[in-house]
Amino acid sequence: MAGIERQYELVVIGNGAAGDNIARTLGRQGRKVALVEKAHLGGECLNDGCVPSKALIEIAREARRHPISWTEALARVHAVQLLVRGNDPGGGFDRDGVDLYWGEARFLAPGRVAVGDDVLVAPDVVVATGTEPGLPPIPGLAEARPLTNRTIFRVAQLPRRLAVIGGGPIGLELGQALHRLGSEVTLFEALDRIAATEEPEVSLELQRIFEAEGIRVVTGAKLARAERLADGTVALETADGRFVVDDVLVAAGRKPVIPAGLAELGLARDSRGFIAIEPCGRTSVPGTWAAGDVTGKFQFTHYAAYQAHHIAKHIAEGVCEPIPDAIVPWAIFTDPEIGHAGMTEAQARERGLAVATGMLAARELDWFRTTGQVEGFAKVVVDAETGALLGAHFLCARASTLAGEACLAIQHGLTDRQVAGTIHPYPTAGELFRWACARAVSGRQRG
Ligand SMILES: Cc1cc2nc3c(=O)[nH]c(=O)nc-3n(C[C@H](O)[C@H](O)[C@H](O)COP(=O)(O)OP(=O)(O)OC[C@H]3O[C@@H](n4cnc5c(N)ncnc54)[C@H](O)[C@@H]3O)c2cc1C
Ligand SMILES: NC(=O)c1ccc[n+]([C@@H]2O[C@H](COP(=O)([O-])OP(=O)(O)OC[C@H]3O[C@@H](n4cnc5c(N)ncnc54)[C@H](O)[C@@H]3O)[C@@H](O)[C@H]2O)c1
Repeated sequence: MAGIERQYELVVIGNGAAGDNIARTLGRQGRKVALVEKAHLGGECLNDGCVPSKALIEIAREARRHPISWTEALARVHAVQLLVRGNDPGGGFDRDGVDLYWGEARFLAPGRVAVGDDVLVAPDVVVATGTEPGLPPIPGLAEARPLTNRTIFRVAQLPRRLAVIGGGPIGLELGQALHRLGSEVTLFEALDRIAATEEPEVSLELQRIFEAEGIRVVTGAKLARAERLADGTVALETADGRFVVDDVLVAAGRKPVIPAGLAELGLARDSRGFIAIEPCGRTSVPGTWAAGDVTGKFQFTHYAAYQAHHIAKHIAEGVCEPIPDAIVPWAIFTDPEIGHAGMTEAQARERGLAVATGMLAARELDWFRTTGQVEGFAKVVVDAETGALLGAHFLCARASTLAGEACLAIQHGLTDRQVAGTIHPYPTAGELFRWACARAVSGRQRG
């Protein structure tokens, strides 16, 4: 059907961290901008990701001191989402000069996007459509209707016995939180360690902590088959035997969401199916950019926003410059947390660098002792000759905040000696970074 044609300077598809940033930036500059969203404002992070998961983690921490029912936990999670969402159902887009269209965008041609009966026409279109949970190819798994991050915050009952497939950020964060709220959790990770993006010491210590808490961790897991049985339970066949659980939560990676019609326009994709972009953010389709998780780079809200900030600038100025390289830190909000900035020791060695490290246990410092959060450690990775910081890795309370400080130091070329010589307030978690750097300095002096 021929739709009503509407002319814009920019059309943005998707209102996650990436699309929101680009649409508002250009709208506030007075450009004529349309934003299309098919499901909800705020994307995965606000609706099914960061916000509900971090709220649940806090509630689960509290549940260790006094029991909290699943119903109460969910009500509190949803209240937090409301608070973060704010009370403007239109997301304040009119104030930012952005026309919001509800519906699923599909491409008719480069620069022509249909949504319902409308056809939006613009010289620049940004695809910021994010990802959805991927299902690993385990026979019977899809038919067993497993839970994902899209459904777990809505189930009426907490599964008594829960299998979590995947020992990455989602499986670790939700697995521990759901265990603390009362599920008997078995976590299956296909690789030989959980948190495989981290230092091996972090993976091993976190597994020890999980197991001490009562979470069963199966690494090197080979899930051969899943079946939802007549009584509603799920049977999982593995190399280690058969597990029967009440439900399964899949947290085994994401797959990109590509708008209809775009593949037919010759969209280039990478080997995993994510949209391939030039260093400036442009796709292979004329006038079409892509930003955020759908580009398959770092799948974090803060990275989506960083990428979006630069792409908005490129569109505004009509340029195609590389998005500057930056250290991308991250945190995994287990208890204790994981904080990650820069290279791991193995990555630094793979680059042929001469590497020294400094390690310090949290229990050696007063802030961790006085707050009773003595588990974990910091490990810094430095250039053996110059002491330049290459990476910093934390498994401890406040690791998420420590990763930010470490990122600042690495990005701006500081050395272990400079960090060690910087006064930090006493007693704080921040001292862990300082004194781990001091350990690296003395290690290098000893040779
Ligand atoms: C459980 C979980 C916990 C997480 N925790 C963290 C965390 O603590 N910290 C962190 O940094 N990151 C976290 N993340 C990752 C974070 O959510 C993503 O990196 C972020 O949401 C990416 O933003 P985006 O804009 O690229 O895409 P998304 O947030 O996925 O937004 C894409 C939007 O596009 C819309 N859309 C898709 N197709 C169309 C179409 N054809 N037409 C119209 N609209 C469309 C979707 O409805 C969606 O609203 C978490 C993710 C999950 C799943
Ligand atoms: N704190 C945070 O910032 C945060 C929290 C949650 C999610 N996220 C983002 O969301 C993305 C997706 O998270 P995720 O945890 O789903 O994915 P992931 O890809 O990071 O981890 C998935 C894990 O599942 C394992 N796996 C895959 N197939 C398996 C199988 N058949 N059996 C057992 N294990 C299997 C993989 O080996 C991997 O360790 C992350 O990469 C991250 O960027 C971030």
